[in-house]
Amino acid sequence: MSRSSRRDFSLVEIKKHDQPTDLWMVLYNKVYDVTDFCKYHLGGIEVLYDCGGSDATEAFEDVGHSDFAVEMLQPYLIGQVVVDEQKEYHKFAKEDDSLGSDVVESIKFDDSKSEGFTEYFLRRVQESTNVMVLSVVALSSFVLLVLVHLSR
Ligand code: HEM
Repeated sequence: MSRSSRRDFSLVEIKKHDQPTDLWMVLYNKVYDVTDFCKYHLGGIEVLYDCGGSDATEAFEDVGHSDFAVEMLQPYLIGQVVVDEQKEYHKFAKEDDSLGSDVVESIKFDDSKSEGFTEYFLRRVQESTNVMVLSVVALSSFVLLVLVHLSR
């Protein structure tokens, strides 16, 4: 949706869009029409259906989504919650007091800091490689221990 056609929506209006064929959700006071996105969600369709028409910020944060996930959202942005009904999100207050008064939006949606697809892909490959190397080391140590034990 183009920037100019974005609108402000009341929570009552957003709530009406809670069906799989017409699914909106609120994240950090922004409204997303995720109807077409659901089938691509790596965390499954059902969790998104459960959040239809509501503020899914807390659930989204709880999963610890990557910057790539935040980037994925951008094409589905259709507007924002009307200013009077907007919330303030102080997510990092408990974990890091220095960020306590910051609104999450300013942290999560800073485009200059978000990870591109290539960085995301390389990071995921590196993470899987690390797990593989650790597994091989653990398995080799185990086999070595068994061999030492048998040779006694
Ligand atoms: C519509 C906005 C959303 C987008 C664009 C999105 C995107 C993603 C992406 C890209 C991943 C892969 C992991 C990552 O890169 O972070 C993921 C995983 C996941 N998402 Fe979402 N997500 C959204 C909303 C939600 C919501 C509202 C929930 C919970 C109610 C949720 C639950 C999960 C779960 C459980 C996983 C799997 C985590 C894992 O396997 O480690 N997602 N999502």
